[in-house]
Amino acid sequence: MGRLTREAAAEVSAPGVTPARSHPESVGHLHLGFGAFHRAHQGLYTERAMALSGDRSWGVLGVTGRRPDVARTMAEQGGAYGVLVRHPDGDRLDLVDAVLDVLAAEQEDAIADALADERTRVVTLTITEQAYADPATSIPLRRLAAGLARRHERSRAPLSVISCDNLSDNGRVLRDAVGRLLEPGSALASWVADTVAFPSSMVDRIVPATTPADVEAAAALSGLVDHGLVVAEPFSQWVVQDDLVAGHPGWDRVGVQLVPDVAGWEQLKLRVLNTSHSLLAWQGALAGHDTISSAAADPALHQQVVALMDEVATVLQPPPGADVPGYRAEVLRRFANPMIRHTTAQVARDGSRKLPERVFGTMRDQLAAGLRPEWTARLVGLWLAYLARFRDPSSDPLAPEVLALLDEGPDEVTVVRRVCRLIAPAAEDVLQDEVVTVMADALREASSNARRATS
Ligand SMILES: NC(=O)c1ccc[n+]([C@@H]2O[C@H](COP(=O)([O-])OP(=O)(O)OC[C@H]3O[C@@H](n4cnc5c(N)ncnc54)[C@H](O)[C@@H]3O)[C@@H](O)[C@H]2O)c1
Ligand SMILES: O=P(O)(O)OC[C@@H](O)[C@@H](O)[C@H](O)[C@H](O)CO
Repeated sequence: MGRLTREAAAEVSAPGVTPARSHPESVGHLHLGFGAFHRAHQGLYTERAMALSGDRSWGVLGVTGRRPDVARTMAEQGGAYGVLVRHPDGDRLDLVDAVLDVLAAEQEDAIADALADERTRVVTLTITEQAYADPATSIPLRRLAAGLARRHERSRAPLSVISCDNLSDNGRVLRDAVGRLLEPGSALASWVADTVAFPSSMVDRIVPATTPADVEAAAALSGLVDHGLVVAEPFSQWVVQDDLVAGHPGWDRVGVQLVPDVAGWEQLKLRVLNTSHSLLAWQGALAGHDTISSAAADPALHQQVVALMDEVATVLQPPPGADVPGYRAEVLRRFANPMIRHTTAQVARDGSRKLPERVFGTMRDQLAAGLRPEWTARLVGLWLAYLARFRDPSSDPLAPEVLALLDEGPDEVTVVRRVCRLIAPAAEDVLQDEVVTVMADALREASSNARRATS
């Protein structure tokens, strides 16, 4: 069987396969963090927008951070790849030729040149939440700042830089992080403040890691082997703050929502979908479920997710006109899609970065409304029970420190308080005695359930 190439991606004619149709001529869209999610989401929107408009000046230049092998694989395929869309009733394959090249992070000079090129008009990022925590040590953010400096020297052309990571207010977070890498008061810092836009964006599509079985399933449809393949659920949503100062590929014509304010969309998604996903991942793994769909089919876990969603909904500020009950029902259907093998271990990662962002805000709002956090507080205990059970140092950037606190004891209440101060130093107001007690009870209960399940 042959390998997927640019030419083959455009020519394939097979049931269930959409051939590549964008055929770009030059780069207009640069992406930092060329992982699976970008390819299944922003990459596909740009492919469709170029195919629809016929404007071939929006080709994608990817930059991969920790995976130079991805750059090599993409080069072997001329940038072409497929998105295997797993519907409950069968697979479809969308082929993409929007990507003109993929650089590895070491190619600093080429990355800065591409960011300085005035034909590059939008930059998107999927660099994971933790890459924003300390800009001074974040390679993608340093590459971005170096590229902006070169653009300032060369053309000073406007640019939109869009975070597509699951962070609330991600545009402001990114702008502030980049600002910390520039000399305060310098001409460069003023130019960035005045000319570079950092729109916030809410992204949503479940994209699990690709497996060899997925590559075989895609090959069965197209007749071609694709080592750049990514897998996705049918659902996809991208809501972008309408502040794209240097144009865009026509994303609004292919389903991207350009809105004045993304905050309500971000809150709806992070608080309803991502917290429920974390609950299914931590509880699911503790109960022996390998995948989210298997955890979602467990009646006890289903009930817990519904209870968490009920609680979150009491203090939610959704976007105007949002159908929250419909959204919740759809999220539950998406989690249950048996064709998506999203492992609980993948979704369980990085709890110390997710909880402060996604859960402490809800608890604060609950307390302000006179409501007692129950499942939101329990999530903290579940994460700790997960860490204590699997003891995987790679599952969280703070795993070593948190595991040391768990080992030190002397009791769950003390541990929970110390861990919360470590992961969310500004959340002391949330750590009221009754809330900490709920967290500690959940840790104790989940740990003893896990011990029983494995003995
Ligand atoms: N996978 C999903 O379902 C999904 C859905 C919505 C949003 N997202 C967002 O996209 C992000 C990436 O998800 P993914 O599935 O593509 O993961 P991935 O592991 O496939 O890709 C992550 C990319 O970021 C780069 N990167 C991360 N940290 C870096 C660092 N410190 N330095 C340099 N490069 C770094 C990696 O090299 C890689 O290219 C998530 O963290 C999340 O914020 C993912
Ligand atoms: O990507 P993370 O690590 O922030 O969270 C894991 C999943 O919950 C997440 O990737 C969802 O699949 C995604 O946010 C759905 O749009």
